[in-house]
Amino acid sequence: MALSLPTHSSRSLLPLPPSTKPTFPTLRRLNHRVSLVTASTPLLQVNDLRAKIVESNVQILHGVNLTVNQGEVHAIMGKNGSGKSTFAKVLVGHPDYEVTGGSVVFKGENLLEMEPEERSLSGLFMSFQSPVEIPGVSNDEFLVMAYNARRKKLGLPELGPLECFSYLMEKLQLVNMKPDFLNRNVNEGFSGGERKRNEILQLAVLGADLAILDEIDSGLDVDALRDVAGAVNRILTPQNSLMMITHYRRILDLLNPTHVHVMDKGKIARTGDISMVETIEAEGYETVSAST
Ligand SMILES: Nc1ncnc2c1ncn2[C@@H]1O[C@H](COP(=O)(O)OP(=O)(O)OP(=O)(O)O)[C@@H](O)[C@H]1O
Repeated sequence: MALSLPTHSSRSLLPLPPSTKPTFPTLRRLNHRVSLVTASTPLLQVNDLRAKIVESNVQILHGVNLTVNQGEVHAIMGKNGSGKSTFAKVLVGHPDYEVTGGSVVFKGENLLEMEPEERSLSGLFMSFQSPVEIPGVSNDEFLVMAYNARRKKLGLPELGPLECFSYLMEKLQLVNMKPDFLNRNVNEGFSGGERKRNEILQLAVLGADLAILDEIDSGLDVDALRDVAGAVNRILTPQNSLMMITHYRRILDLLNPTHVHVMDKGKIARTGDISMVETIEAEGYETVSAST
């Protein structure tokens, strides 16, 4: 296999000793050392978040409240057009939206004051509903650049080509992907399912304190869904958290959410546990949203 890993001004090309091997939990521990979050403070605290579409001035989020603690798995469900993806995109700083009110604190810091890149480097990851192609940039180049940027933010030396190779191979195995994915341009020519799997590879490589997965289950066949859910479960630790947007129960059964929220008209209308999904499936969203 020919990996086209970029060259780096890395301080060392030798493999790191086992104690400093760049695993996801190592990143997390260091990340926590530089953040203000403690086990008793929420990882993410959203209060009365309001946002509009920049181009049209149409208000989409009408006061979202949500608290995510370390180790929790939150599912966000809701009717089409209720604002789920907008909420996720506002959290990562998508330029299509402008925050018009409320606050978001992530790891003890004001998330809304951070540039999108800073949000990502500080441990917020989002997989988009329709992952984009990046023509001319190979997957391995992209992953290595992004991973080294995160290491730099954490005060760690960049990884050289050999270290990157073994790190990426380890993560490929974790998500059950073939190595030739690395040499292809990011998402170019990927099937819908391959794109989703590639998003999980990015998550595995970069790590995150909070991963937001927007309909990661859509378009996956049953085996791919099980694979992707298995990979997400292997990535999750008691310290990191997941927020997933979905319409379907099958991924919830595989990822066991601690909280299920129903979004309606740009607000969280109801919060419960997995048992609420049965009501939603039997009676639709009207009953659940109306009984708040
Ligand atoms: N960039 C945008 N330009 C125009 N309209 C937008 C934009 N972003 C969101 N909207 C509109 O805001 C509303 C909420 O959209 P959003 O994608 O957040 O809904 P959703 O709950 O994720 O829906 P679905 O379940 O169908 O994915 C929709 O009416 C959508 O058309």
